[in-house]
Amino acid sequence: EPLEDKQALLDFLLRMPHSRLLNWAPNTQCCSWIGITCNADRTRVVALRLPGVGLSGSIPSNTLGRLSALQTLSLRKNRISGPFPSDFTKLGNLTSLYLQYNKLHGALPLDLSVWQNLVVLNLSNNEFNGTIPPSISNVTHLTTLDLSSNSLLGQIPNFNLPNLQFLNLSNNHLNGTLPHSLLRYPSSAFFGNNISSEVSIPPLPSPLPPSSQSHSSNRFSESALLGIVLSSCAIGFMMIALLMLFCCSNKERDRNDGLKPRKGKTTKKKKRVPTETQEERDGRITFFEGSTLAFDLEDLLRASAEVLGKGTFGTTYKAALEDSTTVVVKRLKEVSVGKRDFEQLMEVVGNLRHENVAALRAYYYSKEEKLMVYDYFSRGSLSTLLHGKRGQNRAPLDWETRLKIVIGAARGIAHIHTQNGGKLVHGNIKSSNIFLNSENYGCVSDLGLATIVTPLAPPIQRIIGYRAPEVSDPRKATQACDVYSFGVLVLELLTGKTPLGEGIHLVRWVNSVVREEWTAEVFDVELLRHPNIEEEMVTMLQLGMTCADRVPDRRPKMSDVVQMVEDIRRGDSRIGTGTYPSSEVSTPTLASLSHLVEVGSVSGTPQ
Ligand SMILES: Nc1ncnc2c1ncn2[C@@H]1O[C@H](COP(=O)(O)OP(=O)(O)OP(=O)(O)O)[C@@H](O)[C@H]1O
Repeated sequence: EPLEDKQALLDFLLRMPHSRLLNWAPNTQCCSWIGITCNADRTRVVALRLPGVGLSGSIPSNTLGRLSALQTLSLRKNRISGPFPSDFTKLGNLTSLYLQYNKLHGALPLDLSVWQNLVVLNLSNNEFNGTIPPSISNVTHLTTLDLSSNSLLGQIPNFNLPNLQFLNLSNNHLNGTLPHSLLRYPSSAFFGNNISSEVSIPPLPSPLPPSSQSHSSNRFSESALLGIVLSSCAIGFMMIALLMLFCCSNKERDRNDGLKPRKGKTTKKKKRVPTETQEERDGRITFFEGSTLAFDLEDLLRASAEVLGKGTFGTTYKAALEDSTTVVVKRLKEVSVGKRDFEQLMEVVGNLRHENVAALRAYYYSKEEKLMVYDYFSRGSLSTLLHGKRGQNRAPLDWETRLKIVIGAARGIAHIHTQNGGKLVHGNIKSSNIFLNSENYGCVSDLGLATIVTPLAPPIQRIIGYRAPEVSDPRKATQACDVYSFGVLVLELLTGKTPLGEGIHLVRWVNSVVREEWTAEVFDVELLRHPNIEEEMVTMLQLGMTCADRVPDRRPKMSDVVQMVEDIRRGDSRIGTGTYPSSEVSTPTLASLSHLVEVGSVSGTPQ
């Protein structure tokens, strides 16, 4: 690992107060620290991104300036104060510098040409004063320059940056006339300054050949009249255009402020309050320990997103962040509890760490938005793996894989049931909420939401599929309900049938097939290809049916279920020997299952 860079980072953090807990421990690899990206051979740190982590005070000298290979530096939305860190001018490889929304003041560095590779420079929403250094014209690769909402003074230098696509100098104290080279940018880029609107209009071409102009006369010649009419039209058009741009810029500002409640419409520059406001606190994402992600709401909102699906509680997106990490963002609707209860649940869920439970990395709560952020599982959910298009794109799930999924899911749910004083309920166990962890064991996601979110009017199948028959209000689901849903999941894995469709009630269907002694017909044809797994499959079927018992008290506890599935794995099929009321069989066979239904230990009656 890059030891010198690591030391520079540690020196920086040691002297820089911050509010978010960062995992920068000296005895760990710095390339896996929050906000750090190394190059491919892990010899240098190339990106440092710590937006919105509550950094305060000035950047200590001789720290970040030592990261000479740094290409991206993003410290936006902190409370960094002091003058522009002169060390940053040593970072000659920088391509992107984001320092917006801090409290930096004083002059901008005089010689900006040190950043020959800089593509993005965003210093907006600070307290910089002084003039815009003319050396900006040497930063020829710039595509984005945002110096808006500072206190910059003087005339805008006449810079002509060929690649510059986005320019924002609005809300400063700039004055003078707009240089010619900048006429191509919209007027919103200069709004809120004292820049003369007298843009120099290029001279109109003479409507007549020069010879006729020499004719002096007391009255207006035809050509002079034509000239006056054309010039008036041009000025008229220009004024209308300026007016429209002015309106657009206001609209744009309204849109940009959209997520923050506006406190009255004003065209005056908003002065930043020195202490942290409620608005700033509201705008912050809460990260949980162990998360190596570093982003803020702005990042999330501008990340390119793809809808993964609309679920019971809202819409789920896959979002690609600036640093090329991919996260999953769940946008909740209709949260039926207040901020405090919501945060309390997030704390329980976010601090739960188990290899079979998908980690909640971060959440965001405001009046308008409630977001939850998870890692992205690129292989998709169990639902996709099992029911995705059967054909060339879908590899059949063999018995080994299915067994590991059941074991993982059982362990995950059992662990959830030990949390919050043994009271935590998942509330929404189903195959679209089960993923595969790095070891290919099942990993449970989406826990706890059922208890705080009012479901979006769900299609009827969603209700009947996994939900225990005793549940009428999902917010009152119990751990026994999770056991029932787990049972349905097991039956789904064995049959390859989705409990949500095909016009069948999976539990009833399995019971009826078993009762009719057609048990072999129950199993997914993909499984029947594998030799010597019949006994394990039958034991598993028995387990699924026991968990999906109509009577809650007859369902086993999740900790017992773990024991049973692990026994199946070990080839030790002892279902029925536990303390829960189940079957009397010790070596299950297909025929023995029908006996099970007949003696009534598993409900074969409609539920
Ligand atoms: N972390 C993730 N990684 C990859 N895909 C995900 C992730 N979380 C959810 N998905 C997928 O996104 C889709 C929508 O998920 P969402 O949880 O919103 O709805 P659902 O699982 O269909 O229903 P419910 O809201 O009842 O859980 C589902 O196909 C789900 O499998």
